[in-house]
Amino acid sequence: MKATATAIPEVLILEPTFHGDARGFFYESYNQRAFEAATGLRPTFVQDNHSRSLKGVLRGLHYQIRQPQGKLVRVVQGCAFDVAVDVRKGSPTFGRWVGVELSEDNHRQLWVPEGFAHGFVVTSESADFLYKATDYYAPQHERCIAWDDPEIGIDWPLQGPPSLSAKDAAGVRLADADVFEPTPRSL
Ligand SMILES: Cc1cn([C@H]2C[C@H](O)[C@@H](COP(=O)(O)OP(=O)(O)O[C@H]3O[C@@H](C)C(=O)[C@@H](O)[C@H]3O)O2)c(=O)[nH]c1=O
Repeated sequence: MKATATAIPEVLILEPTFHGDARGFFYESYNQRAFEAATGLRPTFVQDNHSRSLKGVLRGLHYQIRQPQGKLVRVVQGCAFDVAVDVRKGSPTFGRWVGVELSEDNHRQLWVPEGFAHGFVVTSESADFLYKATDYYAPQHERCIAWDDPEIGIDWPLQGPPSLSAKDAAGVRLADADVFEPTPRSL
């Protein structure tokens, strides 16, 4: 497994060792020891999620102000543009975003740490997302930032207006949002 830092150093791209042969392929989609060796991190994952979305569906930008979730995200069918936004109060990269293409072909995973808002848009006919999370879903603590907040300025690869849930259509600007307050030593 190879880890590569993005423009926000805590957000990492993970590339598992891929074994293709005449039968098809095999790879370890998660190996705690390899993840720790590549990243220096040892998250405890308590929830696995699977979502399917059609082309042009945009989900996000979501985070939990308490019970923050670190997420290890990948696409096993299709292709999507996956985004992490730093919403950690006091962070030197507060309000900045990174975006990475995740697809069934590149087998990339994105590590979205606690204190980051997460979202994606599907660029293929449909996409299946699988992701692991370090804490449980807690809707009372969930917040949603507008995908098109001009102060964040995410350059989404969209060909028209995205399909949004009612919750995501009502997302607020980061300037008006409750942000994540990290403990002093976690920044
Ligand atoms: C996120 C989540 C939703 N649900 C339920 C609530 C609701 O009835 C239904 C759909 O929920 P949502 O519309 O919030 O699903 P969705 O918009 O896919 O939410 C997800 O978006 C991406 C970007 C993330 O980063 C995830 O952590 C999560 O917030 O599933 C759970 O039971 N457990 C969960 O962990």
